[in-house]
Amino acid sequence: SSGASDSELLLKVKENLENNPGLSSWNTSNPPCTDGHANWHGILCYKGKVWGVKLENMGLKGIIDVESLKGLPYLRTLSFMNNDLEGEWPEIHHLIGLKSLYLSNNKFSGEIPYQTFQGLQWLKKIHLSNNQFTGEIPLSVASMPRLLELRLEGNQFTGPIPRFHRHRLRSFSVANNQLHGQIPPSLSKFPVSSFSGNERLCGTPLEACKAKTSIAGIIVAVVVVCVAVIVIGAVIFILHRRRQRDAACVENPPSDLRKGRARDIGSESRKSIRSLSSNHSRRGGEQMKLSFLKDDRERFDLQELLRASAEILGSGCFSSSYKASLLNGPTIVVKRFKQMSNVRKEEFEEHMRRIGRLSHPNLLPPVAYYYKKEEKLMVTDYVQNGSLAVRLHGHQSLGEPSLDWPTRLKIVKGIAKGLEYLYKDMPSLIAPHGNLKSSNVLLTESFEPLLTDYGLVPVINQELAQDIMVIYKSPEYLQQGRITKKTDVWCLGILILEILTGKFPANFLQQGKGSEVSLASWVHSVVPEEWTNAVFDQDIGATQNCEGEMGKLLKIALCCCEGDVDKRWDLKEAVEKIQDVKQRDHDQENFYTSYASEADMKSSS
Ligand SMILES: Nc1ncnc2c1ncn2[C@@H]1O[C@H](COP(=O)(O)OP(=O)(O)OP(=O)(O)O)[C@@H](O)[C@H]1O
Repeated sequence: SSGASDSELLLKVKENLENNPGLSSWNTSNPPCTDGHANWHGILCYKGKVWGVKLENMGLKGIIDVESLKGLPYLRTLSFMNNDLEGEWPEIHHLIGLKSLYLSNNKFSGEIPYQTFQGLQWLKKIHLSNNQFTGEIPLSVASMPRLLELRLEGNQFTGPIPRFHRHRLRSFSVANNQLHGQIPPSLSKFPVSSFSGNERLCGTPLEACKAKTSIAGIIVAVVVVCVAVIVIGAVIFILHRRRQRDAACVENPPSDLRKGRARDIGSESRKSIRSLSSNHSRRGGEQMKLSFLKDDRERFDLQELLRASAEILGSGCFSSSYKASLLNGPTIVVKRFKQMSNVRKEEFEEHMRRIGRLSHPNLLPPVAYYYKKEEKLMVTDYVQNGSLAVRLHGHQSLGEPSLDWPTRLKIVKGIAKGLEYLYKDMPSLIAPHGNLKSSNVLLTESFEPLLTDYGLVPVINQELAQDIMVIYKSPEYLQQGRITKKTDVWCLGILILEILTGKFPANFLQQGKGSEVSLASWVHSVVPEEWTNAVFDQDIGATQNCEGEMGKLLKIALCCCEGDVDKRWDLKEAVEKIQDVKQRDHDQENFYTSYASEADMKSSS
């Protein structure tokens, strides 16, 4: 069944290759693979699946159609060695399962984007020799956990050789390029021939680097030190200012988690509710009407709400939430927004109506709202199992069992569906959610997730929004001061990492010394072999060989957290990938273990 679509994809690949008479066997009369046997030239099959495309020495021209290759889920090895392919670096980073890549002896040119290898955790062999690549050696190649072979000789690479930390390279060459600087000590065990032909490269195994101490050098050094001192001073000043500003509203684990869930009305909440009521009881009854958003709801007024027994659920930077049980009525939650003093009545109402019209099994819609210049409230139904944040981080103090893997996966899938719906129904918003985090995901009795606090970016006070909402913690905002349609995808990625690791993302932002420090960069720093022991939340409990699927979801999350927005998946792609993750499927389980190693054995033989 997958044969049909594999053929279609490969025929597209063929279409993009010129001078391809050698590919006459690529046609629709046979599928590319029948069991372990290949019907098409240059296709490597395993159990009926295409795991390799090996088109060498064929005089091929044209381009590699990565977009189509991306559709082959079992593709592990790609070779186009010894052809006449030209043009820019193919967008290999889409082929996340790739284990070996052979493009040597072609005419590829231009720079290789520095992050191109970042998500390619399984790559063991990269052969790019004898092309016309320019620019620096992409930095991401130096942090690939499994890399064994890297052949870059015979190009026009410039700049220094990146530092490889804890590498396992057994074959390495950068000979005959235009590299300069010192050879990193971790590579000095390779022979002279790995480095020769770069005039300005020095250090073992080549000649030692000369220390240049001319007067000009000293002057330059003094200037550099002065500039550094000024820059460091400025950075300390900015950080200090930022810390002062953040202190006003630090993102913390939800307050209900820190205190344990309040069962009774605390003094804080009593005071707040009383202030709420005194603010309003002065006014005529008519003004105290709640505006209901749906016709099918039983009405109640603010007075009734204020008389009900209430308990504070939690209080964040953005709102405080109270649970109230109406006499003979439903249990509801009143959310009191703190940072909306600038929004005008018509705007607020229009916006509430817009949000109120949305309806999806994974959204918690507002039931009613209340607008006064100095007070904005939103009423929703109370959701039985509380927030995901509490379930993930506070289950022990609540004496509740932790979430197992199937439940976590179900929650992730539900969140993705809710977000997809928001994107379809609020296309005019840049960030249709804007504040996606675990305390804004509530859980029903059957652990179906419900998103809340969505679509509020336009009505919140803009000067404070950047301290409060999750989109403004994204790399694109911190580095370039912008948010995009993909910013919610970054939030989704961080949320999935939180669900898989059990770690609270804000802790990383606070510890980090720069904008790049996040839960994602922490996960990136751990090699995949260690994921089971060091990354996945140990509270998930027995995983019954689901690590394969868990790893897959973790990689999806890392792709969502891609720092370069242009390369980050859009929401549609992220959702598709998430829905593809299977609940315990044996084929998938072995995907990266026995199957992949068998495939690799074949490729190395
Ligand atoms: N409808 C609801 N049903 C059950 N619990 C809720 C509901 N709405 C909110 N909560 C709980 O109330 C807590 C406080 O929510 P609230 O939205 O006021 O603040 P927050 O999400 O922690 O932070 P922020 O103010 O940044 O949104 C949440 O952690 C959640 O546990």
